[in-house]
Amino acid sequence: MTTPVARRVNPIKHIIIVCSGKGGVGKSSVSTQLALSLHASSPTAHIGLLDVDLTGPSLPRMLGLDGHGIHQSSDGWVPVYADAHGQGVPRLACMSIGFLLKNRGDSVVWRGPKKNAMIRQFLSDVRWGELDYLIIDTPPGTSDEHLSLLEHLAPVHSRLSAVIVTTPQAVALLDAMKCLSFTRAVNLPVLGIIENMSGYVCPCCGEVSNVFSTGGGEEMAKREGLPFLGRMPLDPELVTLLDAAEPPNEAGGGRERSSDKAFEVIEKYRKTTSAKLFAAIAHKVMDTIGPVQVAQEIMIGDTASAQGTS
Ligand SMILES: Nc1ncnc2c1ncn2[C@@H]1O[C@H](COP(=O)(O)OP(=O)(O)OP(=O)(O)O)[C@@H](O)[C@H]1O
Ligand code: SF4
Repeated sequence: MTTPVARRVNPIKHIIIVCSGKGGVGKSSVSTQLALSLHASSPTAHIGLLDVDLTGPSLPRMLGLDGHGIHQSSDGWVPVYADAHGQGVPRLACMSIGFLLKNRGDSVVWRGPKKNAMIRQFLSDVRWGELDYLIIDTPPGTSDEHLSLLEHLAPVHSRLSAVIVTTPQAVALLDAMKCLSFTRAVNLPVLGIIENMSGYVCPCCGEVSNVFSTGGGEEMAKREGLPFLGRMPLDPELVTLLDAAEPPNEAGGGRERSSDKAFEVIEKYRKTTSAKLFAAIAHKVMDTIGPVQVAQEIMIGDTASAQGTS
């Protein structure tokens, strides 16, 4: 029998779960950049971006989609399109709990079962259509959200894989190892490691300098026999672009639709140093993803050992 989740995700070619062991290492910005880079480098690709960081959704802000709400059609939730105001068919769809909150500053304090129900609803009710890539941004660590995703997706989708984001520092690498051990415990294939905040882009000349330690993510990839997808420096231009949203509406007023802002993010991102560097990562992902298959059955039943890694 085809389940509601299977019906929605079967037309999706590849699902990439972006995770990290530690918070604040740039998982959401990597998810956003992966979506923007695939959108730019593959002009016919349809891309979806799903935010399951339920307690700290940041994709609407990063994509310039703050203020948008969800439209309920007779066939389910219509995602918000970041390129809706461009020419041609929109191909960059986003869904986040942020679109369901009354005000951006509202918080979500839920226990596991409610989070699980929300994730199931995202997977079964969102009208993604035929996507080439669905990129899923997750909370840090290995939490209820990760287990829910795998519980719903693994039985019905065979082209499911993960990307691990870390910074070069030892403490982040230690947590990235825990994240890797989670993926191994549940047999989730890992496409590779991205080392974020590695070096610094000079705001004057765009030169990348290694002012802090670098290379930790690459060493980890080598040691663990995983592809190293690349390193992304700290880029002030990227922060200005992705963190440029207005502060939450404290007055509790209505949700203002932010017109062409998302399209502006897409256009401006293409000109950044980060975009040029991330294009190589996106190509590696596209090259690697072809042969990725789930070698063994993903083991959700073994949640005790999986959770024990977090
Ligand atoms: N390469 C980078 N250059 C400059 N700023 C960056 C870079 N990567 C991330 N940032 C900034 O660092 C902050 C944290 O990044 P982000 O929200 O992507 O991290 P996260 O790992 O998803 O965080 P959380 O643990 O809260 O989910 C954001 O303000 C983001 O814009
Ligand atoms: S990278 Fe170049 S422009 Fe930037 S601070 Fe150094 S010397 Fe100056």
